[in-house]
Amino acid sequence: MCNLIVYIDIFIPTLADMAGNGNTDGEFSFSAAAARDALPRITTEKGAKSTTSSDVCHDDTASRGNFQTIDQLHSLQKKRSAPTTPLKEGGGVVMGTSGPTTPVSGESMLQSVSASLASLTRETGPKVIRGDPTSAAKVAHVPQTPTSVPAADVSDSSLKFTHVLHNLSPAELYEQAIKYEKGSFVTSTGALATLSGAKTGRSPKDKRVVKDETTASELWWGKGSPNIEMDEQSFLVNRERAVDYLNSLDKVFVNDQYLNWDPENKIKVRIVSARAYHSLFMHNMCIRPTPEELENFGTPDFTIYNAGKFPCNRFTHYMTSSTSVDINLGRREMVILGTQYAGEMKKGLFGVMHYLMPKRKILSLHSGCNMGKDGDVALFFGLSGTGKTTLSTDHNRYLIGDDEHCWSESGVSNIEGGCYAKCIDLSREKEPDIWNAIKFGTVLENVVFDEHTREVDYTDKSVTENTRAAYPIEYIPNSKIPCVGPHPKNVILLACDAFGVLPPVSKLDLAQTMYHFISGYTALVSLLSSSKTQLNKTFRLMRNESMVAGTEEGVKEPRATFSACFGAAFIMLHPTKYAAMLAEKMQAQGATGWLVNTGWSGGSYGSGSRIKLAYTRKIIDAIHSGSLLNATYQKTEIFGLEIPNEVEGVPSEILEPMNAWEDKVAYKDTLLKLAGLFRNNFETFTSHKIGEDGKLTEEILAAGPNF
Ligand SMILES: Nc1ncnc2c1ncn2[C@@H]1O[C@H](COP(=O)(O)OP(=O)(O)OP(=O)(O)O)[C@@H](O)[C@H]1O
Ligand SMILES: O=C([O-])CC(=O)C(=O)O
Ligand SMILES: [Ca+2]
Ligand SMILES: [Mn+2]
Repeated sequence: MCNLIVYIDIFIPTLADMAGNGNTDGEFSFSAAAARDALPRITTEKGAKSTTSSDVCHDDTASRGNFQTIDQLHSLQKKRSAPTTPLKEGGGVVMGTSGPTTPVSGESMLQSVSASLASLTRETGPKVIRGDPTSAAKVAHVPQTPTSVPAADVSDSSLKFTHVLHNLSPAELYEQAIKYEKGSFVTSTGALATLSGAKTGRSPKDKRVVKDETTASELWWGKGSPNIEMDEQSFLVNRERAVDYLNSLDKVFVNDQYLNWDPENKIKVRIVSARAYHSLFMHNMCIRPTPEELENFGTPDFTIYNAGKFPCNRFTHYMTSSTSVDINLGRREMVILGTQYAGEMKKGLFGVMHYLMPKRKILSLHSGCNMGKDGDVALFFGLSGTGKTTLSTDHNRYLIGDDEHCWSESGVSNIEGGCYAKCIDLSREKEPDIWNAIKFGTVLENVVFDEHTREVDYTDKSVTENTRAAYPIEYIPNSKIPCVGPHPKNVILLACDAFGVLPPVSKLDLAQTMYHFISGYTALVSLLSSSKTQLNKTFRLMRNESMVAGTEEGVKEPRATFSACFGAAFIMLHPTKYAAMLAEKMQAQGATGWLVNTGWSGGSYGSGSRIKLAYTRKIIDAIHSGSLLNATYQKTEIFGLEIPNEVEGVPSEILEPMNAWEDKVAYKDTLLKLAGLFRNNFETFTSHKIGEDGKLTEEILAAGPNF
């Protein structure tokens, strides 16, 4: 065990230095990353075709279980065991005596971390030291060097040590979590169950982006934009709050990792956080460097300060709650206050990629991606819960990634090194690969398990409906490492249409693909009524004064969501910029667009039923194999969608939605209602030109519903 102490002279940037940080000439660029020798170059398949898919994301924060206090939240997590459970209190886990080690990166890493944590307002930052504070007893014996002599106006914080737990292994992070973070448990399959706290989904209303001279003109601001402005000064206030909080702790976790498997466009990220849960989550979700890469990591391109356990100050300008997720592109930094939901880090970095990649003529996509044995690549776009992860994880195909990709001149690359699967109602039969990925190393968020056997009940939404599993991509047996592939042949737009009027599958022309990509439609409903037993169980748990009789069953209406580019929450530029790039790439590669409804059939939510996953998989198979391209088609009224007369393994009655509805009048009314919602939503885009000549704009407008 090494008890090295390093005293570091910390460079304190002045405001003048800061002004010059990355933003002087109005150009934002990250240093060119060194190529990863180990990675083969992306090969381009000439003349390959691709289709568009869509992915819809939405805010999960509303779907919160019934808890008012931390203790209530904790009591939800562990279910009472079956009566055979031994009644043993406090039979906790015995911790190993040795603290975590830091295998690589010595003094230069510590210097770099110290610089990251340096205070911007005081004379100095913390002294950093590697390893767990439990080994600090020995540290105290190390003689002080002259550099540690306090200056006259030194503050207490500059006298203390902050222990740095740098790139710990999953096993070490498990131990840290179980020992110090309430609500951390090992499940029966070896996953780490954690609680994300009061927030169980992202908080898009609390997202802020620094508006400076550069970003004012470059980014999309105003109505419909996810970028809510803040000024540099308020960012610095929040940054200092986060850094001071982190420095006040005995220890911080630091992850140094990569984004983007394309060796020419990879980004180095550093995540400083207070929780082992956050460190393990990012270990799984970002690309993990090899020990050699870590040794030569150098200065990160982007840094996250996750002080989510600590709130922001509402007296700070631009703050409207105690939660704030702040992105400063000029400083290449992100600050998180007041939410511990780990998805903020994942999706915050995705936003940064949506800014950086288009500058390099690379399209960033909220999509899943997989590849067949013959090298045919498919993209799956869609908002949250529409099936990106479920359908890109396919036993017969190579998984390139489940959520975030780049499409460059050379092909596609995954931005991440892991997957983030929804696990509500997860079943071994329907989603075997995801089921099997929930093992040692996987972070399981907000699930409920048996207090004795530690078996997870995936149907239980007592904490939240947004239960999640975060695992390294190699936990999926047929993942493609490195996660890159040739140009897409099929672009599949997924919509979970709870109105039940969109066909299970339709073939799109380029203008229609663009229309639906820009619209980014889905309609979800609460999964509450998916099973009657579950409903009763949940309501028993939720029964309190706010529970009104009659709200219990079937009254939930489907709600349409339109999210431009199937990811409006993450885009930085105007949606038409991404759409133009997609159109150009699809055209150049001859990719085919498809619209797949993974939602309701035979009626809206309440009367119809969700299309069986097995049928959707057959549809997707037929797209991949090319057989669907050769089917015979007919055009639907209003939306003008080309629907096939036959798909192998799918009952033909459901292919034309009207046939599946008993009440044809209700069908027509619902169809018109949805068409109206599409039209209203698209109005904001009618004044925007797409592409050079704007000719495509006319075609795209004409590709919407006609009534
Ligand atoms: N016909 C169907 N097609 C796809 N998914 C279905 C279908 N029927 C039910 N499901 C369920 O819908 C959910 C789809 O969620 P999934 O995790 O794939 O969403 P996602 O698009 O990856 O969202 P996010 O961006 O939030 O990660 C899964 O729980 C899946 O089991
Ligand atoms: O970010 C999240 O919490 C979940 C997600 O993948 C999405 O919403 O697209
Ligand atoms: Ca997903
Ligand atoms: Mn997503």
